[in-house]
Amino acid sequence: MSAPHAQPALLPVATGRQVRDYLRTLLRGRRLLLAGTVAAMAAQSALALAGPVAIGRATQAVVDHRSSAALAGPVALLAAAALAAAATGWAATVLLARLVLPAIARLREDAVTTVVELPVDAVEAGGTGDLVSRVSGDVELVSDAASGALGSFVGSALAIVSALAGLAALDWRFAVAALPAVPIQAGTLRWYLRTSRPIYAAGRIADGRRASALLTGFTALPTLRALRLGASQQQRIGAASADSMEYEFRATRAATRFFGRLNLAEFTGLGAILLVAFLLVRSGQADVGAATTAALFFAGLFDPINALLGVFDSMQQAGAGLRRLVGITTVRPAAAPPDPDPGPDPGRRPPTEPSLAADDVRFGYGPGPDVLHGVSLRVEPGQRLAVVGTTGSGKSTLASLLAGLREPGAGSVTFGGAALTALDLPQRHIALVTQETHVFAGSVADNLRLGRPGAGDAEIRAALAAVGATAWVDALPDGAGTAIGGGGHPLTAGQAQQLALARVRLLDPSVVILDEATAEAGSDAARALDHAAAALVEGRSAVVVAHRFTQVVDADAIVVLEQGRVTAHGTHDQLRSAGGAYASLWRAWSQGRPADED
Ligand SMILES: Nc1ncnc2c1ncn2[C@@H]1O[C@H](COP(=O)(O)OP(=O)(O)OP(=O)(O)O)[C@@H](O)[C@H]1O
Repeated sequence: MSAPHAQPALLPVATGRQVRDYLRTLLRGRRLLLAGTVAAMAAQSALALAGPVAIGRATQAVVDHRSSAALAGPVALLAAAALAAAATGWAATVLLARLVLPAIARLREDAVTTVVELPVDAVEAGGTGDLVSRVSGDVELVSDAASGALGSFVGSALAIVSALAGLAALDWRFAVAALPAVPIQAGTLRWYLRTSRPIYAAGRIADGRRASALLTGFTALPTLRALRLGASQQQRIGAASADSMEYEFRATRAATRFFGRLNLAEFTGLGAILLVAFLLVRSGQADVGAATTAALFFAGLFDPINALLGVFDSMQQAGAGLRRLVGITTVRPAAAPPDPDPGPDPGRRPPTEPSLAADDVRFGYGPGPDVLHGVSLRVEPGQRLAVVGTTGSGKSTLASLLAGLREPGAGSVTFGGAALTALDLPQRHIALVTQETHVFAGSVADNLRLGRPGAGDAEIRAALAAVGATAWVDALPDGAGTAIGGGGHPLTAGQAQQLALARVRLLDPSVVILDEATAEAGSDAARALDHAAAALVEGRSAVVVAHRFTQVVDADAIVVLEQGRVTAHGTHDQLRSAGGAYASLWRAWSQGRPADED
């Protein structure tokens, strides 16, 4: 057994009540469909009783030595019941699909929408693997159960009720004879639920941890290799896998014992029914036909009981999955299933005065120490604010808070007076460009249209021209139609940055935050990107985080960040003549800069 590893605080799991509330919202306005589905399934179960009744009557006819004409009635009953059962079965399947499939689609949409809107901190705290296992594995579990096991579960439950009612209708003593099986079945079920529920819930959590460990292994591969840490990560993955496997073994062991105990219940119940039937027939209180029907009714319970309890596995796993999925939506209550008519909500109105402000903002990553200690600043409409500071002073952290990607631990970030967290989709107003630009699989134009879906060719060309990318895009095999990203035509870091800037230009936010967007590039490319960034910033409010002073000197205002605190604020000339950290940074940069840099 390996040493225990610190485990991330996973995303929350919803309570039973939260899941019920969510399901109620999903089924809102579909009550009639629900009732119709249950009615069709109940009719199908009742019709299944016709088989044992017809066989009982046929048996009695043989016992009574009646002519073969006496079989006509039971045969007609069988045929009519089979036709009616087929019709109700078809109706039940169609209605169930109409009820369940849109609900599953909505669940998937809600899960994805919520995930897209989750604060970065919540995702980081829980581990990306946990999130991936929820939106893939758990969604699959719930979808599969809803489209398969759920129908089987409800159908079997109704079949059991019908068979028990049929037994009682034949002779109450048959129903009484079946009773000894019930406590064994009930006890078995209770034991199974008590034993397996925590196993499944813990098993899904262990799956999430395994996915987290695997994902960390993949994403951190270069670092792990560079530091020769592969073996310890492998050990971590091995421990997580062993944990997850152990839960599978425990679940299988519980299921095997469960079915063994059920066989005992079947043996006991059928034995008692046959004994009662024998006594009733011998004393002339029941005929052989009724006894046959009773035995068949009881034997007819085996399949639905096994099916019901068999799908309990999937239903329980789906229940655990559903609680984890609904749990995601509880991270940010505003992202819960939206009300069809939310009505006016003063807290979520778009801001009237678009100035971006941080007020006494404190922030730390997870349980670690604060990296921002009471930062306050204000970006007036149309103003360009530059943020400078040494490595690790908190510039990128501040940028992500100003963009609404992270939430301050204390203090507030507001846009037009409204807290960013209360705004609906702040990205429409505020866009962040970092040096980590992702090239999406698709054409150059597709990559740009993410900023403005439906943008025409002329708009795409204008955006490319504005960031100085026309020449190299035209030189690609299919121009803006060339496939890039995910195995497509390779791009340099500078080209990917240019596309990111062009995309944001199409998005046309009121505030743009540039976080060292040009730092990665070589000197020629850096100059091109500086121009592209300047074009993007033109006419809107901007926060520019940069080490390159070409982006700083003509800013309207500059803040200097040192160890998470704003230590100076002013224009380039003011800060330069004031000495201090800014003057040293300026001196260091101007002495080291290339001769042709302006
Ligand atoms: N995801 C993270 N988890 C934990 N700590 C982090 C994380 N990102 C940054 N930090 C820490 O927060 C502090 C501020 O980092 P930040 O990246 O904001 O500084 P920066 O001024 O942008 O640095 P640089 O110029 O090198 O990009 C540093 O001590 C850094 O180690």
